[in-house]
Amino acid sequence: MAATRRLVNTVAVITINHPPVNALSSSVRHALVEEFGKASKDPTVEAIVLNGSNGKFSAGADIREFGTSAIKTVSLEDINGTIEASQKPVVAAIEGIALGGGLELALACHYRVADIQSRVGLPEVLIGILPAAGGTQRLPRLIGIPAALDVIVRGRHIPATEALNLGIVDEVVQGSAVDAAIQLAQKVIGLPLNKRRLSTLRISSNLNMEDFLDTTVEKTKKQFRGAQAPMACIEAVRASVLLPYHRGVEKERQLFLSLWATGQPQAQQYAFFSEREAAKWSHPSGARWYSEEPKLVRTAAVIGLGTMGRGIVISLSKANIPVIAIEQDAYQLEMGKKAVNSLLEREAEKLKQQGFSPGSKLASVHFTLAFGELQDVDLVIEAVYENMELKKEIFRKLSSVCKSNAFLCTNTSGLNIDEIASVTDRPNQVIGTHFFSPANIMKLLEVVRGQQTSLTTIATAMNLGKILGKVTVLVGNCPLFVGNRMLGPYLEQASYLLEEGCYPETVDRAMEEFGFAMGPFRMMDLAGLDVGWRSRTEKGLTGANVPQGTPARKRLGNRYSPLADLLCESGRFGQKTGKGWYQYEKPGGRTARPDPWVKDFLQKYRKTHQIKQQPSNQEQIVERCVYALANEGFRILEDGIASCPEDIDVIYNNGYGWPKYRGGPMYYASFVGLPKVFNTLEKYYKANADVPSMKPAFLLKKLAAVGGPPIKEWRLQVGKPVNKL
Ligand SMILES: CC(C)(COP(=O)(O)OP(=O)(O)OC[C@H]1O[C@@H](n2cnc3c(N)ncnc32)[C@H](O)[C@@H]1OP(=O)(O)O)[C@@H](O)C(=O)NCCC(=O)NCCSC(=O)CC(=O)CCCCCCCCCCCCC(=O)O
Ligand SMILES: NC(=O)C1=CN([C@@H]2O[C@H](COP(=O)(O)OP(=O)(O)OC[C@H]3O[C@@H](n4cnc5c(N)ncnc54)[C@H](O)[C@@H]3O)[C@@H](O)[C@H]2O)C=CC1
Repeated sequence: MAATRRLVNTVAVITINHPPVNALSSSVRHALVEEFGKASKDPTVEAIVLNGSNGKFSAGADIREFGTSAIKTVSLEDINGTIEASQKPVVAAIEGIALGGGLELALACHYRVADIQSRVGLPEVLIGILPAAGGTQRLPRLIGIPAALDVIVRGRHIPATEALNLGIVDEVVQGSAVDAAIQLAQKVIGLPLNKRRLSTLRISSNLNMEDFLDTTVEKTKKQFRGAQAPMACIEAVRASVLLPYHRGVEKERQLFLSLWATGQPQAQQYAFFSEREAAKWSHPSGARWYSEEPKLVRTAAVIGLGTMGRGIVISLSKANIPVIAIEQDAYQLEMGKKAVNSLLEREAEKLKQQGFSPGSKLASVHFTLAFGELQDVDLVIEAVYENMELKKEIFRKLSSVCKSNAFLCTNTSGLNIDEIASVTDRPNQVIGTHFFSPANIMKLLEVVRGQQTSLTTIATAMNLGKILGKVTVLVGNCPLFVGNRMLGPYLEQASYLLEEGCYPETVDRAMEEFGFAMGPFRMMDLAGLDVGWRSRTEKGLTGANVPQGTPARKRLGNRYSPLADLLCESGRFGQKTGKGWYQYEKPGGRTARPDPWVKDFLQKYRKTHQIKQQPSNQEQIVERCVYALANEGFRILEDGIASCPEDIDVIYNNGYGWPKYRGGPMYYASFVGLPKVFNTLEKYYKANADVPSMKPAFLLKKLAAVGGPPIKEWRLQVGKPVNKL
């Protein structure tokens, strides 16, 4: 039964019953109509309580119904209208979650009681749409325009106590929200309901409202570059100020349909389900997520408290896992300790504001120099410098001090997991846990399995990712894994574009207008140009080990751009030195300004090497960079390093600032059309045979040859994720 009804004295309790999250599917909506109809007509019923089964009110509309005929059957907004118009008081008992259509349903009720652990929100914007069951019209009438805009445009989940302060709910309780709702319902029987019907309220507007909305539009445009849903949300809220309720609802629906026509909701909903699919990992042996039990991680250690280690410690502490944090000397330990403690204080403050005692949520962190103290930890994450010899030294030590069943993880951004594992007494318990910077904020965790990594180790690392609140993707072991490996050809193209006449700001602008959070040159400046330089020097691509007589712009017969090396040789390492592809206000500064030095340097470079200037336009810049990225994604699939294109997209959406409304590089390639991507790459490669990264991948060629089937069908061509490298 999609909804059930029981009677408690004179209160009918209607319960939505659609596991796992009580999404408001067509069958639920039909059942709600039926149960409300019966309760309204039943003379023994004087009030109604609405709740959800299994401690969850509702996660909103059933997202899988969008794009199908099911969404067009009985409308949620009509149900909301019926509930609001009811002559009998209706109280929503919110447990767990009331999100999207779930909260819209609750807003149609006359009262709302929430349990203290619950969260409410209108997160539709995160899946490319807007609340379209009256939410953009009722919420502003309840809490005012600025607060409603904040809730709707950001789509965040609001803890119950904050919802109470905002006025979204009427009561927050520690015990059963259903019991409290029944009590409230009994108390309000017979009281007038007019003021409780949100659609009838007037928005207290002042003369500046239009200005305020216009300013919000400008701010939002900048913040959510290219995303249509946040803008539509603002326009719907504007309608709540300008129009009577019913016309506002019409506008809401129109905006929904226009959004749908942009294709962005489909991309974002693909991204939503791909994230959930990524958790359902598979292994070449045939094992899957449900066949392996993860081990419990009760305590953990982090080695190295630099940029990454600090964030990893915070993530563990926030997940209530006590941490031992280790550094190499007293000075580094003190620096790390100060940084971690200051981040922990910020977290504690946030928790206090949400009404929690920080002690109940943040686990302790113990700082030490002594590896001997690691003998009892369940799992260690190493985050020392990116140097194979140092990592091996650390893993040898860990192998000798940690208990035999402890898991040993490395945060390397691309070194060989098997080589690191080989120095330990337990290569089966070694795994890559590649966090992204800042590790306490970024959602992505790339889990890298080695040849010998056991299924239990994989299950434990994947489960740890979930506990830390990360979007976790399992990948195979190859140089740079998935995300960073794909960056190679992308950055290579960005560099060639400069050689051919573009400037860093032109390329960055094109990529940022495409939707990337940051263009390639701003990204390199942020990460530090020295990191790549060191790696290229170690590989003999630059520096003293380059064989005599090697042409400046060739390596091993292929095209090579030495631009980044030349910058580093001038001491320009990016933000950290105040100079890189851009200039900054000071070392460590964040505001990138085009640098006349770079312009002059590029002009001289082009002259020296007699490079014909043919600056690409925005479309060409995007095509070259993005197709190069996707092409490497196809190779990664061929090599068995990623299990499916969806995993690659999840990595790019959550770790590399790819615009979610474009689904991810593989989804985008599919959206553009694989034959087009193939032909463009083929044409480029034919003209530039010394750029092998642009040679269309075999898998792309194969899929393009059959017309570019939908992304769901690529798996058939890809096969099992067996590492073929
Ligand atoms: C709820 C969560 C916070 C739970 O998180 P967690 O516990 O971590 O579990 P998950 O793994 O995330 O989820 C478990 C399981 O549930 C699935 N799921 C979750 N939410 C939904 C959902 N809303 N619908 C369907 N399925 C859902 C999830 O995929 C998992 O299953 P699995 O994939 O099989 O493993 C978290 O899940 C979460 O945040 N969920 C999303 C919440 C959300 O975004 N809610 C908003 C939904 S949209 C909405 O409510 C819209 C409305 O406001 C009303 C719409 C009315 C529209 C009417 C317009 C009419 C126009 C018609 C024309 C349409 C165009 C056309 O078709 O042509
Ligand atoms: N910085 C980034 O954006 C990312 C880095 N990584 C990887 O994470 C790892 C760490 O990188 P960062 O934090 O950036 O480096 P970092 O240079 O900021 O920090 C490294 C820390 O390790 C400590 N350390 C060195 N030797 C040690 C030893 N013997 N014992 C204990 N501590 C020791 C150092 O004192 C330093 O504090 C590297 O493998 C890197 O490739 C991964 C993802 C992103």
